Amino acid sequence: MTAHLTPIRWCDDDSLELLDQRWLPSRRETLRIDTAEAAAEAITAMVVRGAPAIGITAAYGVVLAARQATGPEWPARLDAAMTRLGASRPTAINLFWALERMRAVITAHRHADAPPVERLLETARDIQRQDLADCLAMGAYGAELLAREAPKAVMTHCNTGALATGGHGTALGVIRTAWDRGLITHVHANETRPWLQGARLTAWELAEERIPVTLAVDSAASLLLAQGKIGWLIVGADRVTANGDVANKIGTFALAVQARHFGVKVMVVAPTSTFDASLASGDDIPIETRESRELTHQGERVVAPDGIDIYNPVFDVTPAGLIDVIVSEKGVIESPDRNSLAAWLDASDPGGFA
Ligand SMILES: CSC[C@H]1O[C@H](OP(=O)(O)O)[C@H](O)[C@@H]1O
Repeated sequence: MTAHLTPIRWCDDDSLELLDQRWLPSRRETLRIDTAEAAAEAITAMVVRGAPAIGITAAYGVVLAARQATGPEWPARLDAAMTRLGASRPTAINLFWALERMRAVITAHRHADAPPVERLLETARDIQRQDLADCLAMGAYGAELLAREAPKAVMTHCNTGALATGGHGTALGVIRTAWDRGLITHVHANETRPWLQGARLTAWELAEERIPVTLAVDSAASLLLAQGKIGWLIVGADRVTANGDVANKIGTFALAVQARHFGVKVMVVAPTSTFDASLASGDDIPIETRESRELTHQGERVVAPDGIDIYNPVFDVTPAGLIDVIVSEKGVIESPDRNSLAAWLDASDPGGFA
């Protein structure tokens, strides 16, 4: 059962163990780290990835820094660690949301002789536990939408499962819950080039649980959507802006255009820790580009000419008008381009909508 698998485990020796997702599905290897620097490097290298999982890892990274910060300079050392963690990847707002949660604890204890290590650890654990609870709640909300129609196949993109969260998953969490309730018949997973989160991670999570899944190349998605057998495109998010625009894995925008063209509904599933009220629209979301080698090589095999110009953005932005519903742990918002997301969130939500 991978639903409650989590790629992140705080160990009794005060180190952090990460399931190294670079080697799945062929090898299940873990990486044990004990510094904030190593946590930042693991996020950048995609040892751990997925918006919520990135936030959880960064939170524990602050705890690792706190355990080693001594003397009156400890606040400055933790500030430096949070700056380093915040520079690990730019698009998923969950990273910055989690760091703000940790910063609030540090600020409250700033005049103490030593960092509040136990409070920081409890906050990181709470972020991890709460994400699992959020994913289970979103699974139920999303499944209720699917229950309104006869069971059909669904399509998903990238990996939004237990490997990307505190467990169960966001979009894949809706798919898991819907499958358990007999509300979907099949899952179509796009391989999601170039990092292959769909092929290597989503197909693996679903196959492990014997949820019927068919893997296809990304460019087969339009043919599948045209065939009328898919009821919903269900995806995650890395950042949702005030007007409902959504940053997600590269290819999501094209899939949403195709889905709208073929009458397939689009569901975005994201906890409110993925919402960024500070940005008016998706135009302002920083889009990560990654190294050329992700396109020019498949392992050690060279698949493109040496020295060729490479464009490798790993996210794109889907306008709110192409999204039928956004599902968060606080409920479902229909037609996000016309209905303000602000109504969902109370002012107590740091980084959320005030
Ligand atoms: C619930 S994961 C959200 C999001 O994160 C993934 O990106 P990456 O694998 O590069 O971290 C993908 O965009 C998922 O939809």
